[in-house]
Amino acid sequence: MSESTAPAPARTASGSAAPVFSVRGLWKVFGPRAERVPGSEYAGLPPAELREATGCTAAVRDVSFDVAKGEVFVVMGLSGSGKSTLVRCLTRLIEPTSGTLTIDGEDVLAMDRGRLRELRRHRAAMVFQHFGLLPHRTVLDNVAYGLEIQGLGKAERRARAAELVEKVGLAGLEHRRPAQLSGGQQQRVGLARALAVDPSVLLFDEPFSALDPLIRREMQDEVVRLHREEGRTMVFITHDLSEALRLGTRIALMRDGGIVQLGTPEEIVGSPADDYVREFVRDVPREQVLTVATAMRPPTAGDGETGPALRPDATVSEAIEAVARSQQPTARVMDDGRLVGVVDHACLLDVVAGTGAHGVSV
Ligand SMILES: Nc1ncnc2c1ncn2[C@@H]1O[C@H](COP(=O)(O)OP(=O)(O)OP(=O)(O)O)[C@@H](O)[C@H]1O
Repeated sequence: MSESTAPAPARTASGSAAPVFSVRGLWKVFGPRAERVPGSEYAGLPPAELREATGCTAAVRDVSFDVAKGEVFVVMGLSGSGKSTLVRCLTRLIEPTSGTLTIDGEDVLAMDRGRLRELRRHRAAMVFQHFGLLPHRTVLDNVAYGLEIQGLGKAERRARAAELVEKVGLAGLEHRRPAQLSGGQQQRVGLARALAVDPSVLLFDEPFSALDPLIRREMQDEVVRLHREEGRTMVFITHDLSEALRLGTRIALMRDGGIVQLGTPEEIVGSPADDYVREFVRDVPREQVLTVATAMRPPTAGDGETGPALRPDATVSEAIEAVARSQQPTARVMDDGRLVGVVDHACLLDVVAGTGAHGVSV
C-alpha cells in the first residue's frame, strides 16, 4: 500500500486532554501606542487602513486556539501573515499587546524573568532555520550544550547527548564540527539539541526552508518519526502547504494576523472555510488527504461480503489502489471489525474530481 502524504502521527482528538498552550484573544500590534488598537474602533480595519489611521501593524490579530498535548500544530500562511510573531509570543520572545496565554495551565504573561528563562530552556525549546550551532564544538558537544546550562554532570550529559545523536540519525558523526556537515545534518544537530532538554513542547520556526527539497523531505520524515515514537507536542511554522499537510495534526491558516481556518488537513482541504482557503488548497491532490471515512456511503444490502477492507483513516488514494488491485467494484470500510461504510468507484472519483459533497467545489 502506498505511503500517505499525511502520515497521521498519533492524531489526538483536540481538546481531549488538558492543552499545552491555551491562547485567547491574543494581539501583537507593532507601532506607536499599540495598546490602543485591540478592542477599539481600529481593531477591525484592514491592514493598510490601520496603518494609515494609526501607524500600527497588527501582526497578530485577536487569535484564539489550544495546542493539544501530543499534536503537531502547524501555523501556516504566506510571508508577513504573522506566523513568526505568533509563535514568538508563545514564550514572550515577543511581548503580546493583549490577550491571555497559558502553558500547562500556568499564566505565561505573569511569569517573571527567571520563570521565563526556565520556560524557554526547558519547557518550550525552539528549533530555528539558522541552527545557531557553536562552530568550534563537535556535534556531541553541541548537543550536550543544552544539558550543560541545565547543570548536568559531564559524563551524564555526554551519554545523553550520544543517545540523541543516534536518535536523529547522526551516529558516527559525533566528533565532526558543524562546518563539516551538510545543511540537513546541521539541522539534525539543532533538533537533537532541542530534544536534549526534554521539553514539553518543541517550537519549529521554518526549520527546513533553507534545505534542498530531498533533504527537506528527509527532515520531515524525521519529524514524523520522532513524533510517532515520542508523541511529543510540536508547534511548527511553515509557509509551505505540502509540508503543513504532511506534518500537521491540525493546521492554523493565517492571513493578515488572524486565523482564517483551524482544522485537520482533511478539514482544510475538504471543507475550506472561505474563498481564500479554497484558493490556497486548490492544487492539493485531494485523494491523498481525504480519508475513506469522508468519502464512503452507507452500506446497502449485499455490500459487505466482498471487496478489500480498509480502515476509516485510510486515504482515498489508498482506497483507489486497493480497489484497483482487487478488481472488485467496492471496498469495505471496517472499524473494529464492524462494517461502517462502503466506497465504490463513484465515491472515489467524486473526491478526485472535487465533485462530491466532500470535494472542493469550484
Ligand atoms: N518588529 C516589527 N516592527 C514592525 N512590524 C513588524 C515587526 N515584526 C513583524 N512586523 C510585521 O508584522 C507582520 C507579520 O510578520 P511576521 O514576521 O510575523 O510574519 P511571517 O508570517 O512570519 O512572515 P515570514 O514567513 O516572511 O517570516 C508583517 O507585516 C511584518 O512586517
